[in-house]
Amino acid sequence: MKHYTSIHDIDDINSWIEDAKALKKDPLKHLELGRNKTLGLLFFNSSLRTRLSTQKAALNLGMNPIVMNVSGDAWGIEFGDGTVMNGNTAEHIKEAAAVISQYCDVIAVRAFPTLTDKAKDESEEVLNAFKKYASVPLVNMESATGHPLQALTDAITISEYKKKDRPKVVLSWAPHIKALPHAVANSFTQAMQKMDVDFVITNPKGYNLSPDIVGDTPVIHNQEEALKDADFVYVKNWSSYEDYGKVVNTDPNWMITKEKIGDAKFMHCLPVRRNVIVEDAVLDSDSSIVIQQANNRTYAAQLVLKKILENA
Ligand SMILES: NCCC[C@H](NC(=O)CCC(=O)O)C(=O)O
Ligand SMILES: NC(=O)OP(=O)(O)O
Repeated sequence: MKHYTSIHDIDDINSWIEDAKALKKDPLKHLELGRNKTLGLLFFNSSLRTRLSTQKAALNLGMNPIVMNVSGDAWGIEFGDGTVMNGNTAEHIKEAAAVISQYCDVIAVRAFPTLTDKAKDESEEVLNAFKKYASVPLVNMESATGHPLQALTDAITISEYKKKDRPKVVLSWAPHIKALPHAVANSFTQAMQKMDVDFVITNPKGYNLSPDIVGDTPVIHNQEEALKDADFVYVKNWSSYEDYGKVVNTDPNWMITKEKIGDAKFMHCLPVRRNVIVEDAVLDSDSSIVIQQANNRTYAAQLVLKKILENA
């Protein structure tokens, strides 16, 4: 594997899950693999888990991570081809990516969508520009349309906590005051479609994810019906895809409560807004596995970096 930019870069999800569990048992086993290799982490947006767990993963492989907050700290980067750069951007991605490639053996990028320009977001302008102009492997740390490190984490976590061969997994939309990206929900959906699970999505009308992502997965607009007999409830807000980037529903009845969760496990990528997305009683109970889920971010990232280093 050269790059890890989408969940489709996983050839066999079950073998990846087993490999990640092995790394979790013995995280320092491959400390020599990354010796004298540099991982550059570039953040266009905020992060807690991705920023720390990906550095931790690199350190576990003996790599040297270097981090930059691109927005704010670096020169404004121009992505347009042939642009007359007499505006706010001082440096073109062609130079920026080529220069960073000389300092780093692997580059990891976080770049959220605009949520105003669907075509631009779906073209993955920032991620694909790094892929095109960098000369080293690229890792997606959440792009406009996908968060494959999170989805691999989620697959590992479900595998660890499942009590039956084919658990029922529900992806439930939840309310939020802001317009949020589709990336987490998209990649989670794609990961569940690759796993042996009974997977359904529940969201209000007007909130269906891209048909290209949903495919044959059932979408149920009645949350109560969808949650019936669930083993895992994966909760996430996303803005409307149809009315692109808009908040068209803030109905608090979509919040996950103790009553709704029943015997299921509660999952969320974090950060999560308490008593908006999910009530305290769920997060503060044994139903919630969000902390254990976040721990698996390290081993998902470590597996991805290991595969890239082995291929280099
Ligand atoms: N990386 C995990 C989620 C990141 C982002 N959440 C957020 O922006 C939450 C912001 C807030 O709650 O104000 C998202 O939904 O894609
Ligand atoms: N889940 C996740 O990606 O968290 P951060 O945004 O804090 O990195």
